[in-house]
Amino acid sequence: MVIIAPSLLAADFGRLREEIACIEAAGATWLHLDIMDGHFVPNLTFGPGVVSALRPYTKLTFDVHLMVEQPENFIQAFAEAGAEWISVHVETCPHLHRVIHQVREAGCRPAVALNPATGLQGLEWVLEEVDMVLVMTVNPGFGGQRFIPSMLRKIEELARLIKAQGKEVLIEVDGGISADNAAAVCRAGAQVLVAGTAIFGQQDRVAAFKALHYAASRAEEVDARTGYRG
Ligand SMILES: O=C(CO)[C@H](O)[C@H](O)COP(=O)(O)O
Repeated sequence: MVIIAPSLLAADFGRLREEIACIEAAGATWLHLDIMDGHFVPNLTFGPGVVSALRPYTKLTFDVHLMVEQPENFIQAFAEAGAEWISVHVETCPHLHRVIHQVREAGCRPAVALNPATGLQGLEWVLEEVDMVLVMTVNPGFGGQRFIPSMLRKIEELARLIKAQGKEVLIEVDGGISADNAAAVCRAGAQVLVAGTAIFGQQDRVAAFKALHYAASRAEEVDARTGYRG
């Protein structure tokens, strides 16, 4: 079952509660929250104060993506703010294994994120510790960028690695996801699709969410009929 996680980065920041209510009414179950520090990525967004202020107004699963240096300094604050999932970038964590455990000890489900230029090699020894791998399909920092097609092969390789290790690890993709490529990323092995511009950048958010969900689900129908999986 594919999960569409609308990315708040592309929402109207002056109407966050309404934006969230809208996508929840459309059928969303997850919300992706991009935390940027102006160092690891050249942009700033918001911190745990905003996450905690939104938490009482929705039942959506909060999927917090830390695009920050030294993420270990912020895990507890985002856990207390109401995050269910916390992703940390392998590029920011020399002690990745320890940071993953810190996320779990804070009561959240840990995920590791990879920039487009980062290979899968560093994952082998932490794969059994995480619940999800986030494959960035654009260079992180900004919404509205074009999907990098070579990431399809990375998703396929990751899906094979996870299968070979016999793990239950979700694959999430983030960046440039739209109804045009949703089926392709799902066929490659993605189960969680983050989408900002394709949902919050559209006039009719409900129709956009449903169109994306339909496009992704079509891939599953084709898989079920043909047995094809990446
Ligand atoms: O992590 C991100 C940027 O670093 C965003 O989640 C991502 O870019 C989603 O935006 P869009 O769907 O518009 O590409």
